[in-house]
Amino acid sequence: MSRIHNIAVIAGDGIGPEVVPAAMRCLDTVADRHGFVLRWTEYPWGSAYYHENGVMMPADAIRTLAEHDAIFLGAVGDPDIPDTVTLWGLLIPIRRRFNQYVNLRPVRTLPGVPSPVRGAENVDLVIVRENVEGEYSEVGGRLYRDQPGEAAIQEAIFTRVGVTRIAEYAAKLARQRRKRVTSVTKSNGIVHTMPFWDEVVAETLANYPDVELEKVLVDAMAAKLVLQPTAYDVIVASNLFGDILSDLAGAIAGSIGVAPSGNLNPEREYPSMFEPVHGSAPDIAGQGIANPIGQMWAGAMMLEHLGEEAAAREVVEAFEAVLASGIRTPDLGGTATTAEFTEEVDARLRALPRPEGTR
Ligand SMILES: NC(=O)C1=CN([C@@H]2O[C@H](COP(=O)(O)OP(=O)(O)OC[C@H]3O[C@@H](n4cnc5c(N)ncnc54)[C@H](O)[C@@H]3O)[C@@H](O)[C@H]2O)C=CC1
Ligand SMILES: CC(=O)C(=O)O
Ligand SMILES: [K+]
Ligand SMILES: [Mn+2]
Repeated sequence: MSRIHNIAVIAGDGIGPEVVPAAMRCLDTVADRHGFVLRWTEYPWGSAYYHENGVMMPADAIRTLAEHDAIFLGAVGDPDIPDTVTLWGLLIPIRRRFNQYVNLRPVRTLPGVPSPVRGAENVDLVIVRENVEGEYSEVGGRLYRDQPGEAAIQEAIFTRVGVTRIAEYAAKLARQRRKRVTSVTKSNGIVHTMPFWDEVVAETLANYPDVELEKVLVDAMAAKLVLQPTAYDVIVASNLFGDILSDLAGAIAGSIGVAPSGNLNPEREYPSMFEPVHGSAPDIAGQGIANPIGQMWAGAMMLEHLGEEAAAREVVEAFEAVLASGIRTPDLGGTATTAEFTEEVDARLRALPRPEGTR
């Protein structure tokens, strides 16, 4: 009997339905090679579903998703629907209901991909973004709507539990890497929450004396990441700062189209969700030119999470080999379409010798 992993697929909007099937194809190839089955169940949720049903996903969606071992997401976001509806109707509720409090976002220089930044040849860092609280909060509101005195209030919520567990995750990850954690803060301007973040991070890291902790203000961090991206190992940041810095770091590696992410529930009480860092990219949707690497790499992270490390490694090595051969999508300066790039990756995977112990 083969091992079976039950995966919920939400391709979503824009380029999601272009890059998700591309990644699924390569993941199926490695699954077959390694003698396991990815049992995909595709859910047609997102903006098209919203246009028909007035909701991004049905009321029992969370219960449905809970039955799966993992969730494979493309992106949500539609120029005709407010982002508050699309993101808060699908992406953010999934992250929160499944307590996916870690958003893990590795960034590495890829073979043959020039960085737009000089001296960025050996970038290898991971952003550990807090994913369920912080600045992305429902607490707040609008006053005096459409009146001259109109006002908006938005609260940021930081809890001791929330900051402690993200700092712990970062420290443990750093132990497996270069033993450095950079905590991104803004405690000079944000007077309550960020000093609290600093305190709790420092207290937590005190339990990891072998891990070096550095604290950097987010404005300086934006500049340092551009000037010296190779200096960083594990970067831990709040929801907002981690979101911004991960697009920046992705671009330093060549394109945000290559950046993957895992929305992790480390306790495995609920399914984790894997998606590229990028959004639905409406400016290029429908052209067949989206870079599928972010989605493929997110798929490799999902395989790793499911215990299929050897298969995960093969996916990453395959797209790296294709990049090294000079084939790239337009965001990386190439001319390959999504389909052409995917075909090359899949062909490489098919050409690999059978792993030992499989037929
Ligand atoms: N997790 C998610 O589902 C996310 C959803 N969004 C949503 O996506 C929509 C578009 O957001 P934007 O701010 O434009 O960000 P975006 O990430 O969709 O696109 C930013 C730029 O990067 C390019 N790009 C992104 N992915 C690419 C790929 N795979 N290959 C080549 N080029 C790529 C786009 O063409 C665009 O020029 C919005 O509705 C936003 O709210 C944004 C980020 C994450
Ligand atoms: C929503 C968004 O931009 C992100 O999760 O990265
Ligand atoms: K995404
Ligand atoms: Mn983002």
